[in-house]
Amino acid sequence: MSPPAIIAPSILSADFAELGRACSHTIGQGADWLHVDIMDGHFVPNMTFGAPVVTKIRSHVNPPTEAYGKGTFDCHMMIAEPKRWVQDFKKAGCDLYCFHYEAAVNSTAAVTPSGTSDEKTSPKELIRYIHESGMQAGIAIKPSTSVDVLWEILENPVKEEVPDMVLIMTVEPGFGGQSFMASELPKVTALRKKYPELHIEVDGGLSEKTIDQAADAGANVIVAGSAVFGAADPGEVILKLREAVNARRGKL
Ligand SMILES: O=C(CO)[C@H](O)[C@H](O)COP(=O)(O)O
Ligand SMILES: [Fe+2]
Repeated sequence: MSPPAIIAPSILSADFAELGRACSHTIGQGADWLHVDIMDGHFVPNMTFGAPVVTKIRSHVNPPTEAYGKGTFDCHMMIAEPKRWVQDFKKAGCDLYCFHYEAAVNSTAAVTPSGTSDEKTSPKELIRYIHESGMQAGIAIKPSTSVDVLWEILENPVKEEVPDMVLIMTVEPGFGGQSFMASELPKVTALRKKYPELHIEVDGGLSEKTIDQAADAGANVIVAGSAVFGAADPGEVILKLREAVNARRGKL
């Protein structure tokens, strides 16, 4: 049976001037995790915030008491240099560090303002490094990336180098409020067929209108930004998303 539903509101759609309170409020309304979108203006054409802000919001939300527990900070790293920020985000209170496959394989060792550079790292080395730093590791793919790049990574017999979660983007990364791309769901179906117990996250355009398709495909970690933060009753939306996923467990 696939793992139970995990609802992870994307705080990209929260009021940034009230971020700490918005985060604790959302957890109080029934969210399991918080999905924290980190954008650097290079990997994606938009910027959000970095580790100092994550440190601040962590002080408003109790850390999880177990792996994947309530209050998990699921940091979606839409950044060109994923290895460089691992230690900073661990210190800031990130629990699950989810990097993009495309960034890891294309990391260009760019010179940074501090003069350091990101080493070119294979996805499996980066996963090991994230685990050694004490976080869960996730790997994300954009719509233009084939799911086939993931098989070798998931089939690795070395446990420390295998991701705890795969994130299938159902929009082009960079902005909230975009339309759901159902064309990405065959990736989820293929992953669920081979890995019944894997955490499979979908991100982008999820709402009460699109959740049934994502749940049928086998996604269990549901990111929803505008659908939750734009709702009159966010708690009700969280509940409906969770029920839709859990109703399909065991039928997949
Ligand atoms: O990673 C993201 C964008 O790159 C966001 O997590 C995602 O778009 C969530 O927002 P919404 O639910 O409004 O689509
Ligand atoms: Fe995201």
